[in-house]
Amino acid sequence: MGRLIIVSNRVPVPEKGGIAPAGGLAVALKVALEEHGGIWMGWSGKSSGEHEPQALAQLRQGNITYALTDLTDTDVEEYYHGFANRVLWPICHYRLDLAEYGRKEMAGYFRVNRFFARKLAPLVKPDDVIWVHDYHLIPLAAELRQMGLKNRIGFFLHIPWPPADVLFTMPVHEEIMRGLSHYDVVGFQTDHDLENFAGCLRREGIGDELGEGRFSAYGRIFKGGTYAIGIETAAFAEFAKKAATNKTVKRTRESIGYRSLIIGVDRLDYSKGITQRIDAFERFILANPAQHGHVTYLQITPKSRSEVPEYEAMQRMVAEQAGRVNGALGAVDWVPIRYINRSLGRHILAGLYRLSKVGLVTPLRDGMNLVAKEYVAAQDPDDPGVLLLSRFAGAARELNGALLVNPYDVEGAAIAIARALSMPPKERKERWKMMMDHLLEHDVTRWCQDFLDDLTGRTDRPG
Ligand SMILES: O=P(O)(O)OC[C@H]1O[C@H](O[C@H]2O[C@H](CO)[C@@H](O)[C@H](O)[C@H]2O)[C@H](O)[C@@H](O)[C@@H]1O
Ligand SMILES: O=c1ccn([C@@H]2O[C@H](COP(=O)(O)OP(=O)(O)O)[C@@H](O)[C@H]2O)c(=O)[nH]1
Repeated sequence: MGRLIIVSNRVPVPEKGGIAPAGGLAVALKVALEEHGGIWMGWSGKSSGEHEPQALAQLRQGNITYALTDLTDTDVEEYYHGFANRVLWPICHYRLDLAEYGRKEMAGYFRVNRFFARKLAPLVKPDDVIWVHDYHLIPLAAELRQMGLKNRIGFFLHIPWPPADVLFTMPVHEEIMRGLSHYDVVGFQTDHDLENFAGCLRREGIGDELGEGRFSAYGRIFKGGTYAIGIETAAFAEFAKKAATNKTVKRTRESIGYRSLIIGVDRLDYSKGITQRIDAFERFILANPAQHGHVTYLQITPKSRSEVPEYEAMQRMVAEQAGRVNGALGAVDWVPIRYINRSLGRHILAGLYRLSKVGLVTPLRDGMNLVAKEYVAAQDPDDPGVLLLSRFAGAARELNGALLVNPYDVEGAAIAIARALSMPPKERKERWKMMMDHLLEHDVTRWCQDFLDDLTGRTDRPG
């Protein structure tokens, strides 16, 4: 294969000194880029006001070029906050009630994709392989094809793909489906997402399944496959072991004392089920008076997409809820919920996961959920904690050793918390080992390789 070109809305630009930002995806894709040489292109995260953005800013690190573009205020509003995060995000997370359709935002989304294509096309050589990531950039391949590019182009969706009845409530679903048909490989996180996608093709006679993971639609043939994203399991387990000496982790351990720690780590997003989770924790404490003063629930929740009204409302709601529960249940020497609104470094997170007897990962819907995988990788093999995992997270298709919960069933989740806290060591170890073995084999490097093998035709993996 020629060079690899990655395109994603956000680009993990290396910090000073060439150090890649922490994060499995950044690490795995950087390794693939280094191997083949290549370009990682995307939005700089900055606005150029109302002026047309200048030429791409290019930063070269070894044989990788990071190419970044600013967007205008209008672009950011219509493409990112508007269509990507107020239409595609809620629809793909089954929240029809939260989708806000505006003609301006839809037009802005397609316009920014055309703009990305115009910026990218001059950099592409005929044998380059292009890998596009996530819902912000679905129409990119169609735009590149329109400009005459014949390269292999793959697409990976990090979030869920909904069933036809949900997708078709979106006015431009036809353009979105047509956009996907211009890729050579369309990758999803789970078999459920792929089934939903096939169902969407069938429903309106848009396309057919040809067998062996191949689909035909809109006069094109492409592969649809599942590629569950992993983490850098072995490295993460190492950070967690070493993190015992980290100052923040040590102070947390001291402040928790004899209490059992329960941890939740999520962007402040309505898809993560944070309010239902706090309800479940409250229900658990009320139903188990012996646990009063003996459990601390640490919820780390960095703010996210705060310019989008639904996210802003959520920030107020969760803060009020945590305050109410602490006020109602706490004692002078016990705060039941420690609610943190800041982002923590992954080394610290790794240490905190390891201190926690229970990892609460209860999204209402999630493409994968890497926190679930990180929690498992961080555990002490001799005394592992228990993962409580929503059946609606992509990770639930793989992590058979977790206690699966329905996050909408608050009482059921409260009972599961009690079960996790009293689980015998033998059962904890068996469950953990099953999950860890899987995560070691299916790590992020394997995910990257599997996708690129299919995209470049190096293997003929069945879908
Ligand atoms: O870029 P933001 O708008 O600040 O949002 C952060 C990222 O959120 C989403 O993450 C998803 O990808 C994870 C890795 O595959 C997956 O585990 C998780 O379930 C998804 O929600 C989004 O898809 C990314 O594009 C965003 O950058
Ligand atoms: O304070 C924080 C909270 C989260 N994360 C990281 O953010 C990612 C969240 O990924 P996930 O798939 O769970 O959810 P997403 O936010 O992508 O929807 C994980 O790697 C976390 O370790 C982090 O570095 N600091």
